[in-house]
Amino acid sequence: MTRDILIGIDAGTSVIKSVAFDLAGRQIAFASTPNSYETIGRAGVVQDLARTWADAAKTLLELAGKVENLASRTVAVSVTGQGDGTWMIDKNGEAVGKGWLWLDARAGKVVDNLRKERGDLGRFTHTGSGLAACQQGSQLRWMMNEAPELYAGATTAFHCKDWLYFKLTGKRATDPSEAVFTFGDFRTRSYSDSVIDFLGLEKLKYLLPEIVDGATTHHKLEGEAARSTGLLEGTPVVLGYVDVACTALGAGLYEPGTDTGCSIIGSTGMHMRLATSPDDVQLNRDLTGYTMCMPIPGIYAQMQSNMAATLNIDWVLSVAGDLFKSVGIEKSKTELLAYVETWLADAKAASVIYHPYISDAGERGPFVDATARASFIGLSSSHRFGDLVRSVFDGLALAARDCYSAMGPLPKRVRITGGAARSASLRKILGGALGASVQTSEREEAGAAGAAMIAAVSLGIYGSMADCVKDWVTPFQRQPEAADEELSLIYEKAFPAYRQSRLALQPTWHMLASSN
Ligand SMILES: Nc1ncnc2c1ncn2[C@@H]1O[C@H](COP(=O)(O)OP(=O)(O)OP(=O)(O)O)[C@@H](O)[C@H]1O
Ligand SMILES: OC[C@@H](O)[C@@H](O)CO
Repeated sequence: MTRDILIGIDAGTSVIKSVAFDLAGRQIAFASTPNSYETIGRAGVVQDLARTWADAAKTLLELAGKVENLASRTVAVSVTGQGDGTWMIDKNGEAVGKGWLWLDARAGKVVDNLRKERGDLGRFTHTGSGLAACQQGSQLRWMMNEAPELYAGATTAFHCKDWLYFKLTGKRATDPSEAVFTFGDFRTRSYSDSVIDFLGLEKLKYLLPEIVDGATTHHKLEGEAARSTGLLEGTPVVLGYVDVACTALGAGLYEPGTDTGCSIIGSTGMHMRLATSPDDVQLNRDLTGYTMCMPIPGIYAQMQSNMAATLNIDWVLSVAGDLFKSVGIEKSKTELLAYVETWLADAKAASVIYHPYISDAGERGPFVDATARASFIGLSSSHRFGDLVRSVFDGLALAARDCYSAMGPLPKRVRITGGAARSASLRKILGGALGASVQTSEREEAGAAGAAMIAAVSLGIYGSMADCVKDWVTPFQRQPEAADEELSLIYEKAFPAYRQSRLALQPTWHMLASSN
């Protein structure tokens, strides 16, 4: 049997999926299952480890039902997943408690305090990444201060994809992107003792697994995992990089020599620029954002993330949904989404300013403030619901501009993915707010594709990532949509008001947080 398939697993926050590709990058089949997680009190967000593995295995089994002879045709499986968070296991490989997600906000205060310390600048110089409550370093520090019993018995702390890699191969490892932006130095691509010391985690260093670079190394699928997934024992398994790095690859961030940004407008907003050497990484004065090693020598993705992106759209839709419900009309989210274009039709651009900080975890980019909250500014009696919806879309686009502005000049072209990239209105508004052309891809599963691309290079199917991109990315790009000049002028004028008001509101958020 010819081996002619690569499988990418993407264990996301909303969906867990397995995708089969042929060796030239065409998607052959797809299997998915919704993800679920639980909240604890106001700030905790956790997920069951065993269930996550069972769900991932189930999608692989389902994939086998869709592709003839999948097991014997599979060259390799590569795994990526939601980033940040803390997923711990004991010496027998059993889960210790539940996995903390990137949405968990319990470490907010710890982060506030660490960010005030002088040493944070040194930490930032190494990691290139701002501290936020999402991250494993902040979360472990919180546990150390507040509830050390949570890691009693733990021998390894993983991120989501590392846990799945462990279940597939038995190997305890993490990848260069997450290891380095949390605990390391982006120049050396390894752990940094001074970063770990600054976080106060010297005593927990034993929890950090070996860094394994999937771009050059793989391990073999174990017998038990083979039985639960239907794949063949010994199949090469590749540890992908964190989901956003894989999505960046699959969506087309890696095109050196062009002025191309990449934005994911999914649950979270991620805005990225390519850095083609360590010296090309632009560290900002607010000590925020991420610097992520890419699976290409010397290459980095710089990112600024606004915590909540489509979650703001969902919120404004839920306001409408609740109103309908109160008069006895049930509307699903999909049904409500279908009204969006109608609501937007009569609304004017930037007539109300909306700050999209709807998450209970506040904001993480381009500024970090766990108390940040959303607001509408400039309402008058003539504004209607459509204006609120429009301002939410405007707010997402201005937040993207805020993020890109913290990483140098705005890019000329932005490649976008994520749920909201499906909206023609959102694309137009975003292009206007960035003064950039917007390009989408026919590829629906950029994250799983990016993971599979790492495997394609790791297993020598391509000599370099640049060659892989020529087959896996370029042919799938749609025509760029040029920025609307009139809109660009409107947003150019509105952006200073957006920024100035979010700066002015900061003391108000703090007051609200302390009185609640
Ligand atoms: N046509 C649309 N217009 C506006 N918003 C949309 C549209 N389609 C999807 N969205 C937004 O995208 C959200 C999620 O879509 P989807 O589940 O495809 O997201 P995703 O980006 O894959 O998610 P995640 O980032 O959580 O992995 C929806 O809840 C909605 O807010
Ligand atoms: O904090 C990391 C997170 O935003 C992504 O990896 C979502 O999946």
